[in-house]
Amino acid sequence: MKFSERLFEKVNCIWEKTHEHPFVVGLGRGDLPVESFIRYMKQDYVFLIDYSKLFAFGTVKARDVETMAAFAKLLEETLNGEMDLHRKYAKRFGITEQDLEGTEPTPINLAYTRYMLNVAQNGSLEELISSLLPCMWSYWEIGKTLAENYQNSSNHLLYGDWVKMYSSDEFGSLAIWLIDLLDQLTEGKPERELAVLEEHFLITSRFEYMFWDMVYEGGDWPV
Ligand SMILES: Cc1ncc(CN)c(N)n1
Repeated sequence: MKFSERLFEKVNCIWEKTHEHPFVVGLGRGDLPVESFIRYMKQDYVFLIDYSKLFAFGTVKARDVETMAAFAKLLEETLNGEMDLHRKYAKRFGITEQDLEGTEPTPINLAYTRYMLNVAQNGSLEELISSLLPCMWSYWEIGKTLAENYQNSSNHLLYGDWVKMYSSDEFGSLAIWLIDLLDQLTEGKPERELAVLEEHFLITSRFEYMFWDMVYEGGDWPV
């Protein structure tokens, strides 16, 4: 069994729960309240600022030029492709780029990005990939599922660009590249090391679920 298959099995129940989350279902049906989407978009924008730095760490930790270039491409795609989706939505809703960038991250958002940045600074390349992978892989799964389940939804249009981006072959190919790289890097590794990677993958999969919950419920600093 490939290591990525083992990881998928480990978190499948969490990811299944994500597919049923009312925020995600609302995105697909198109009936998610706009205020919830705006809260998500602002939180996600500052999330992605930190997330993109993980790819810069990937370039630093890569062991060959080809892998360095691939991480540099992921950094570029995040800053100028994925975050452009947020900027376009923000414009539609009359939110400026300064507002987006100045968003104060909620406790869950901060805990999630700090967790990954800590791994990026102190862990191996394998640990870095294991901790950032649920972010890309689970979004691709969500995108594909929504595109399939709600293709005929008449209300879908408002969030259609979101679904289109995360279900796209371009986004999927980036996720597949990372999955394959992790499979290559973990071949023949001892169980003791694999268990550490699995733990990162599990923790950040849980954070992914908590992020959806946070933007749906509006979890913010209590004082
Ligand atoms: C919280 C979160 N997780 C994942 C993704 C997809 N890169 C995202 N935009 N935001």
